[in-house]
Amino acid sequence: MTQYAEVIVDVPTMQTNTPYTYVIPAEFQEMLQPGMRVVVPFGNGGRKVQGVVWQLIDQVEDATVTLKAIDTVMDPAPVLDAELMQLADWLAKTTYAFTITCLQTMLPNALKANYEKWVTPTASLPEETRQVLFGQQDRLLWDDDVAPAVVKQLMRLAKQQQVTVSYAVQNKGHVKTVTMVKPALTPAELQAARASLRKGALKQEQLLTYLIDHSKPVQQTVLEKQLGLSASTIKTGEANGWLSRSQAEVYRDPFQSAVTTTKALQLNPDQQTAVDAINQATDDQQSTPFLLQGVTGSGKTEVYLQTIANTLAQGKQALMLVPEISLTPQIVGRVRGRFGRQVAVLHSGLSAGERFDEWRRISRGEARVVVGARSAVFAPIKNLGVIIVDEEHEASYKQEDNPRYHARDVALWRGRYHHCPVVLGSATPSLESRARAQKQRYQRLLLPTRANQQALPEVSVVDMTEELKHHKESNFSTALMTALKDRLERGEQSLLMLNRRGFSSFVMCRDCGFVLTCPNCDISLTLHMDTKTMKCHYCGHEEPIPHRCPNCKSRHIRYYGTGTQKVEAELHELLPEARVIRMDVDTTRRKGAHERLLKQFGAHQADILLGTQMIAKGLDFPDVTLVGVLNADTALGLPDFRASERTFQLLTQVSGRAGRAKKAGEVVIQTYNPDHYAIQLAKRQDYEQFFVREMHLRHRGNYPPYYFAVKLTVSDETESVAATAIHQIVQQLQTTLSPNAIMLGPTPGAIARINKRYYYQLVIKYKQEPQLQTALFKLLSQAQRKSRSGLQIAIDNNPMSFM
Ligand SMILES: Nc1ncnc2c1ncn2[C@@H]1O[C@H](COP(=O)(O)OP(=O)(O)OP(=O)(O)O)[C@@H](O)[C@H]1O
Ligand SMILES: [Zn+2]
Ligand SMILES: [Zn+2]
Repeated sequence: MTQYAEVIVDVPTMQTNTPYTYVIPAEFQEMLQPGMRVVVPFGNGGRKVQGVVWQLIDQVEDATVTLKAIDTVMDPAPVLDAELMQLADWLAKTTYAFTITCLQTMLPNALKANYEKWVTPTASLPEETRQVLFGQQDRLLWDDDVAPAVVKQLMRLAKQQQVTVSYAVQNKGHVKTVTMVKPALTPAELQAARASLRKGALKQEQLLTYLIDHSKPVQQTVLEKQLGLSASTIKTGEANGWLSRSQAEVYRDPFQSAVTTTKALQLNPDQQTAVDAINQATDDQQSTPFLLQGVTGSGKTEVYLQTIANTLAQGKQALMLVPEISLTPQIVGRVRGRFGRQVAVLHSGLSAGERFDEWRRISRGEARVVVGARSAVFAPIKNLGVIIVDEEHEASYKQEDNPRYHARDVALWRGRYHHCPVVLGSATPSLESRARAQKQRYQRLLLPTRANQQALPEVSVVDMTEELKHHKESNFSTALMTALKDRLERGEQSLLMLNRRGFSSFVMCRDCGFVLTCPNCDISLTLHMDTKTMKCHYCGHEEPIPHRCPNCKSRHIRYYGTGTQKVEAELHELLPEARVIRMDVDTTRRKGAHERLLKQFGAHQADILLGTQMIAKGLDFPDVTLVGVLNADTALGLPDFRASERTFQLLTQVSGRAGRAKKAGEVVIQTYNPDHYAIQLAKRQDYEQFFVREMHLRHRGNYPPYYFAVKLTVSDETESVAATAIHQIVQQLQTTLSPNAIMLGPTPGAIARINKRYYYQLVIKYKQEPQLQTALFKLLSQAQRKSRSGLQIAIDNNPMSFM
């Protein structure tokens, strides 16, 4: 008899990765399983906290200690299965996060804070029990106040499927329901009612006739439409006892827009080789990681789709990760076009309710293909046959908050757990992945040419320093303008990208040089024309655009930096006949806006799509024959060891949008660093050469992938407290680390003050430091004890940048 449960508790101020042991009350002993959430008393006050059952145990080491008992159980069945529990453990250890944080990251929001849990009887529930439990109600709220004996009963009934449990976000009408209508009398009784109607009660007569002929429940709105009835006629019917109404749960469909059904394409030989290798691994249950390195437009998506089809044919499920899915509606459309309703989509644009619906469809095995952004890597899939990470080099796969995990690493972990292949796909793989393929840790699959044998686009580089010597300041070089005009005449389309990284619009006084900065952070405020405000991107501070300099009262204020709006304005001036769609954070804030703009562009409602990085990836428009990059190098100057890699990837990706169908493509890259190797090699679209070159530099500078890195950040409202803390950490680590470890810093953070807190950081580069993990966990728990004073510490393992 298991009598004890180890519970990971959720206590924000006193986090620990060690589970606490609780006594399982008799009524829960048969039911309780790991992965269920429970409410337990915690600390001396016996305050109620939530927790997750980690493990059931038969004995405790010290039987003399009196243990507290679990108060109540929150779930009829585990919300996390054994795999995800094991994954949380691994995640906590490798990302220096708390296990509870990892567990919570895996759950949909609907299962977190503000939700309600409702129990509904099913048809198989005996009438007697229904009466006792539900009385006149058609559902029951299951909260922490329900008596343990009843909880026990509910759990048993749920297991036998005599009741169903659903979760609802409070006040958000979470589980979507529709009203159903069905006859409450026999056809004979209804006929009698019809006979006794007063003359002229036509609507009621119609309703009765319908009820006589249809015994099955029908959705009220459908019935109203079909018979042309009003809601009040149906109400009357209910009041007369002819019919009964009930609520039925429906799934929301976040993708109402129709998708075109597609069939598998005839693969070219390179695609076939790739598909064969991956399918073989699925069939043999081999957890081989593949690096699918295929140039832009080489048909990687078709490879993914056919390996997914094979997985489904094997009776298994598939997971496909894409970067920030709401940004790539085209990809989602292609997967749904092939697999239809079997596809579940998880991304940040969904409401909590939509997301929860999809999560349940996956968990019940109703959805067999899961497509989603970063956090979809935790989808509760039971039987994985293949995992795909599209655009595996994308930085958005790394979460910048606790737990600071990389979805690619989690995907590889799950591949090992499920014994299934993981496919990392990209035209420009991350250096890490390409290096692992070099060492044979990943199997490399190559798609060296475009699927339709079309050549990669011709790229020219324009030196903007030279350009500005010859004519007045403009965002457009002569070469780019000529190319744009040419496309307009030919009725072809163009993409224009403005690189926003490491770059923002700000205002400066021409007379005294004053720059408007955030009162809370050490950073200048960004100009937003749509709201006519200056905003801080770090703390959210917002104020009106100044018309006079706050410093010298001059009216000569200059608006610096080229925002997309400014470029759009110049474009209208230079090419008044061109129809332009602008795509940036401002125009895509509303739900569905992104998809709508792309659809408009795809339908030729515009000649030019002008946007930020969000237009660089994944788009496949056949009539785009020109890509212009307005400023290739704004990110090159950043003190970031990945600056060149990011620039190369971005330029190669965006260039790849040109000439994907029958017509040849052309690319114009404007830059102030025409000779930089990242730009020159992007011009040649020579990834392999870039890899060799960049690896050499990384080797010389002791950077990843040659070295591992971990970044520590401390912050406090008092600058000296943060500074003292980081110096103490350095001293403490110096005694633990070997002389081979390299410490960068401590230095103030790249932005030294954010939201009134001062930041200091330290980066450790190392090859082998067996003591490091323990030392860092020790730092964390020390900081935990001090956290009451406000000092915070964050540890980022394998950080994306050192800034
Ligand atoms: N075997 C094939 N036969 C004919 N057309 C194909 C084949 N495979 C892919 N295509 C077509 O080639 C185009 C490019 O394919 P896809 O978008 O999958 O490339 P990709 O490798 O994902 O590119 P990117 O990395 O640039 O996003 C698509 O329009 C696709 O329909
Ligand atoms: Zn701020
Ligand atoms: Zn001034």
